[in-house]
Amino acid sequence: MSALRGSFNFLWDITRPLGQGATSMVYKGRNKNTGEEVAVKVFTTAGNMRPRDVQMREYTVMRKLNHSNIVGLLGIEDEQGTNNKVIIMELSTLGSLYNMLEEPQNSFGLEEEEFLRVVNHVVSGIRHLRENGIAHRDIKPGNILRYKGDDGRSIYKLTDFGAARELEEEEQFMSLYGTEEYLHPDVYERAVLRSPTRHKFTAKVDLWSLGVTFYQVATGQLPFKPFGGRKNREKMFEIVRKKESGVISGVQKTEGGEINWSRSLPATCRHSSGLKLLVTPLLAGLLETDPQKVWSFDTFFKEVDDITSKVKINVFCPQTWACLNIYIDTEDKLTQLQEFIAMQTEIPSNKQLLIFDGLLLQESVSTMTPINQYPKSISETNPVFVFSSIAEVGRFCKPIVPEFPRITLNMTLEHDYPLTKMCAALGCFLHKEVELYNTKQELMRRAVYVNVHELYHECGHLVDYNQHLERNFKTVIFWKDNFLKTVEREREMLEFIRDDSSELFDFESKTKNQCEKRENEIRIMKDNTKKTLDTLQKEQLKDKQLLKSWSDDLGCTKEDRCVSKVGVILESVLRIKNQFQEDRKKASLNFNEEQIHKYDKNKLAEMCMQLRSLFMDHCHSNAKRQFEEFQNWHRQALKWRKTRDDIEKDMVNLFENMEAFIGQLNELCQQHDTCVQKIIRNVKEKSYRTRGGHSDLEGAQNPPLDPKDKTSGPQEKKKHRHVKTLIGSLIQRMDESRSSLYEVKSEIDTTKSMLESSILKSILQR
Ligand SMILES: Nc1ncnc2c1ncn2[C@@H]1O[C@H](COP(=O)(O)OP(=O)(O)OP(=O)(O)O)[C@@H](O)[C@H]1O
Repeated sequence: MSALRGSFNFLWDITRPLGQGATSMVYKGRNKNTGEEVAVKVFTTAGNMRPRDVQMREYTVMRKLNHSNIVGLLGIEDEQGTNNKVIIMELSTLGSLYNMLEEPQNSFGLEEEEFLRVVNHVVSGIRHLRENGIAHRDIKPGNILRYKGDDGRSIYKLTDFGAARELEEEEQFMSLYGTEEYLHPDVYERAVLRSPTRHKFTAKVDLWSLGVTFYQVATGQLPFKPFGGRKNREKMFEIVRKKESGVISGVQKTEGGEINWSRSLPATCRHSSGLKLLVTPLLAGLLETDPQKVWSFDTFFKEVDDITSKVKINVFCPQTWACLNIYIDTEDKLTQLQEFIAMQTEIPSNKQLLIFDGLLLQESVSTMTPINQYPKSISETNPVFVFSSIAEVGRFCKPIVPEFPRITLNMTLEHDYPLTKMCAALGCFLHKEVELYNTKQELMRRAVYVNVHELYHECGHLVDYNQHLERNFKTVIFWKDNFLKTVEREREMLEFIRDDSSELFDFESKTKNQCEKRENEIRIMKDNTKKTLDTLQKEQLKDKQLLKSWSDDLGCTKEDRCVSKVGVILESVLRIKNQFQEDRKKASLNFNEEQIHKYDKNKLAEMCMQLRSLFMDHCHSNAKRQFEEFQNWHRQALKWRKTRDDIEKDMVNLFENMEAFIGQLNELCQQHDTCVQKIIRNVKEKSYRTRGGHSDLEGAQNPPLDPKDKTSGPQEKKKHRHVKTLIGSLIQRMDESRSSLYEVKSEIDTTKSMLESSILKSILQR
């Protein structure tokens, strides 16, 4: 009989099925007219024996649906020769999610990004089903197919609508469909245990199946497992029935043993703690059986939208040796980001130092920048680094690596394959772990550089502030000197025209004393600050001591090629696994095959040991040493940061003291002005009185004197003229020295505002 079968428009080859279900075989086929590759679902006798309305339902449902996350229907045709209906669908060359989970690299679940893609796509498909009032009733990884998108990323689509029917959310049904492990407890009780129950079911049973599916995609394991598996049905029912709200898995590890309940995902699930925080409540909500607490589809869609709309910010914390993925709302700001970091690192927000691209994160974003406007260059390899200002934060934890199975040499072809499969799964797990260890060790090196870079950058700021402060100080002192000179000069001048100058003398000596005292205090502060700054500048900016005290040779290096080494061993493990899969299909092995099988098994045991040793004795111990050295190094870094902060505080203090000095000088200037004005007024009055009512000062300001003035004799006139000239030049010189004082003052104001803005900016960023 030919291997080619056909319908009006399609041909298919029945020798190599793509898959097999309870009611059908699915083959790869082609459109006779266009050559397009398709999948052809051909029903087996069991499938064709189903009532006609049940058979028709699959076609009706598929015809109704049209969505990028639902396998597209290309036609329903009659098979030539048998006239049986066949369903022609979009072909998936990548298989189902079930096939994916069977691959050793996915034995502990899909990677974070892929997992989220599955959730996103499957939920979009389910939403389309709900919009069309359809319940799937057989959701499981085997019914989710994988396609390759134009951009190379996977697209997941729901398939197999053999159990699907039109059903509103609360509408009830009695018929039994589905696959044991994914059945809602009520359906399980009726379908598997065949207990007569009064329960009727609604479309919401799909939510439970989704919960089981998502748990399996995240961990590679089914959530509810009785000892002995599928056949231990009573126990399985007990587990799903007894499960409390919030519990997401229940496993019985030994015969008749206790059930291990868990409210969290297992440690072998490689997702970040950030994602686990979101996924755990989602699973708990889906796996809810209490009718009062069961979610509606709307709640479920809302919860998923909430997760999938979040932005991921990659953060690396060297002190806890953790790569964090912070999932955060797009409109959230820095404060929320810091709270999430605090939750996952136990470093309180006010103790966090966030550095990105070698500078404070706050230099790239403001506190009000929404997360979706954060630099797009933040990634796994270029994360935000978080350091704590407290030295002791985390310990280096023992890795969670499942033990390799014990390999014994007695020959059972039946058991050897699952054994190698487990070894391959663990090998893949270790491969990923070694990759992660290498990435983290590289990030530790980067952490040192970004920390130092940021510190040196900050020290550079201090050097700038210091220059401003020095300039400011000089100007203030210049002003002070000028002021004191003015005071002295004016006192001398006024002494000349006035006999009693004790008031001015007292003012001058008081001012001198106050100014000198203040100047000395500020100078000492300034010199001390400068001294510490010079040490910081010399030891760090010049000699780069902190940088030199770190060695990049710590930890696994590129030359060690750890990832490649594990990869090479893993290749051999996978080859043996494939060989054992072939051996298992044979009834028995011939002598040579048996020898090779034995040799491979020995080799497998050896390779498992090598893998473990490479990881534990090399990567793990290297990473641990590097981590410990980092902690020591970081203590040094914190010391220098403290020195920097202290200098900054001193500078702010110095700045405030200079401010106070300027204030004091202003005050003294005013006092002096008042005093001088008072004396001049007295002199004027005295002179006025002596000249019978005419002020000399007025004359000095508005020369010349009236030559026709006959009120005084020539001697008198000569004296008056002399006094007038003197007072005139005195006022002019006083004005000159004041205007130079004002120039100095305005320079002080400029430097002051420059200083204020730079110091304030730096303090605010902290
Ligand atoms: N469009 C497709 N492209 C590639 N492979 C497919 C396609 N549709 C189905 N398959 C493969 O065929 C298998 C069986 O298909 P399907 O689940 O539709 O059959 P079924 O008889 O309804 O199975 P079930 O036992 O789940 O009721 C799938 O698990 C998958 O591996």
